[in-house]
This record gives sequence, structure tokens and C-alpha cells, in this order.
Amino acid sequence: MNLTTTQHSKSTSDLRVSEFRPLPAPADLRAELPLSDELAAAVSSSRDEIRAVLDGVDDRLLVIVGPCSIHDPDAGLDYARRLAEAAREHRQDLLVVLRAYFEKPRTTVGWKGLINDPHLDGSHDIAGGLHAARRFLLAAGELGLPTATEFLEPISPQYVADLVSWGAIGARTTESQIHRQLVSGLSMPVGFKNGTDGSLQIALDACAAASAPQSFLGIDGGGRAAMVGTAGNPDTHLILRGGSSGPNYDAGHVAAASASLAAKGLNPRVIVDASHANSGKDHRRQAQVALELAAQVESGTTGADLVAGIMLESFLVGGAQAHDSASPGPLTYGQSITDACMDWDTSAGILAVLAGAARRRRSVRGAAA
Ligand SMILES: O=C[C@H](O)[C@H](O)COP(=O)(O)O
Ligand SMILES: C=C(OP(=O)(O)O)C(=O)O
Repeated sequence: MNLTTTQHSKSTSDLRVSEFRPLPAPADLRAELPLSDELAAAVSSSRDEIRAVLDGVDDRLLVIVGPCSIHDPDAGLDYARRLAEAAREHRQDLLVVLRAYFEKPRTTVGWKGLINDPHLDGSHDIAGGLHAARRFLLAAGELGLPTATEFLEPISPQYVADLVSWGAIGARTTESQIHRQLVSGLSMPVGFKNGTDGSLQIALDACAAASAPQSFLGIDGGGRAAMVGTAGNPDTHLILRGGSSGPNYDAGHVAAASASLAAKGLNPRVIVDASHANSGKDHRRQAQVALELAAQVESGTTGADLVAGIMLESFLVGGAQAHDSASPGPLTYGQSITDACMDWDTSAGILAVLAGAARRRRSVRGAAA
């Protein structure tokens, strides 16, 4: 066929792309907001501590706690200051990690987090969002708190992952090859959630895939598209978050999940999320689930040892408020704009109960030894 110049010039790509807005290279943002030697040492040692808890070498309980999402960094840091104090108070029994989630997976549509839309108004200033996320992580580090985040896509980690001590892959992306490959190259322990339908198998497969070396398309620190080759992540684990089939936080579900992990040669110790489908996203129910988990931990049964950590969604003010980026209205300070959270006083009480449970688990173990 003899194609004319006119036929050649008819574009067949980007027909539905409305904009390309270049971003700064990860290395530029990291140079502008650098990780100090002191903070780098703190991030490394908190990753080691988390690893030790996940492996059962450190008998504390890992508690990943904080807002469902950071939408107002000032309120997030206000929360972090209170949490830092509680973390110091309970440090013998709990390893407290601040939940600092900047990327939100959505069931359909909605605000996708501080990185995607930092001004909460649909302007999608992603460069500003990456800047705000990095600034937040630096400030949390200054408070002495290790941080946890969900990685939702393979580009943002180059901008912020050096400041993160624990990572999660969410229920909606655990089955994705892209996310499993990403985890294989991440420098921190990473938990995979069970699927939204409650399926464990996809998370078991994810742990196996992410522990293997992988090669995939990504970006490097200079922001160039690159072939990324990874060594595999030996610190993957399962997070039980319930599913459409029901909650999965009780001792029976924990023991069954742990047996499935052990059968595959994976870490049999799990993290249990007291929120999401384990609480029906009801923050009052979440507090009840957390108390039931505390009872499970302190029971001294074999299953008690299988719970390495607990996830809690908590903010200054309880519940959640509606937010629509298309017509943003005034917001209540310190209240979630994504999933409902427990308020600070309830959360502080739960942390004290969990610390007591971890102490009692230790003494039961000591007596049995
Ligand atoms: O934790 C957050 C939410 O549960 C998740 O992002 C899905 O939210 P959505 O169902 O409101 O979109
Ligand atoms: C989205 C989250 O959880 P899940 O993937 O379990 O729905 C979350 O923890 O913010």
C-alpha cells in the first residue's frame, strides 16, 4: 500500500490524553529535601526492628496507626506529635509506626490522595503533592516516628521511599504483577493485603513473586524510563483485612492463614488490619475489633504468637467527612476525608490495651519457656 504524507500525519496515539505535565526528577526532589545521615540511620534501624518483630525475634507488637489518608499535613503532624509521645510511652511493648498514606486506591472514582491532588480541588498538582509528601515524611522522622505508606504505582517510590520504613500493597492491587515487581525492589518490609473478596491466595502468590528477582519497566532517580532489575524482597508478609466474604481477624482465620503461608515456605506471622472489611469501615466497630485482637494476643495460645502486628485507622476527630474535589467545601480539622477513623482519645486507649496485651503475651511465653 502506498501511504501518503497526509495519511502518515494522522495521529493514532494520545487521542484521549488531555495533558502531559512534566515532573521534577526524583533526584532533584531528594536534593531539595534531603534525608540527613541521622534520619537515614533511623529509617534503617526502624526497618530492622520491624523485620525482627515480623520474624518473631523481637516480641513487641507492631502497630501501624494513623489517618486513613493524609489530606492536611498540618493536622497529620499534629496527630503525629501525639502519637510520638504514646510511642515513647509504650516502646517496651509496642513498635509504633505512623500510617502516612499519600496515595488512595478507589473502588471507582474519588480523591486519590495528597500526591495526586494536594490542593483537594481537582487541580492535580502532582509535583506539589510529591513535595508535600516528602516534607511530611521528613517532619515525621524528626519527631522520631518511623512511617508506613501504601505504594500505589511504580513511580512515586523513587521520590519518597528512602523515608519509609514499612510499605503496603492494597487489596485492590495485590494481584497486580506491576505491584509485585515493584515490591521485589523496595528496601523495606512490605505487607500484601488479602483481596477485597477475602481471597488469601493472591496475597500468597504476591509474596512469592515479590521475593523473586524481577525485571520490569520503571524510572531511575534521574526520571528516565529504565529497565529496573531487582534482587527480590525477603521481607514480604500477609495482611488480613477481611473481605466481601466477611472478617478474617479471629484466631481461626489467623491460624488457617498462617498454615497456608507456612505450607508455601512464607513468613507464617501476619499483620491484622482492624479496619476495612474487618470492621465494615465503621470506626466504632474498629475499636471493638482492636480490643478483640488484644485479647487474642494476650491469650497465650499458639495463635497469639502468629499476630506480629495490627493496623489501625485513627485521626484527631472520629469518623469521616465527605469531600468532593469538584466543589470543595470547608473541612473539619483533623477528620478523615477517606475512611472513618477512631478519634485520638479512643486510639490512645487502644494503644494502652495493646501494650498490656503484648506484655502479657511475653509473660505467658516466659512462663512456658
Ligand atoms: O482505605 C481506603 C479505602 O477503603 C479505599 O481507598 C477504597 O475506597 P472507596 O471504596 O471509597 O473508593
Ligand atoms: C486502601 C486501604 O486498604 P485496603 O487495600 O485493605 O482496602 C488502606 O489501607 O488505605
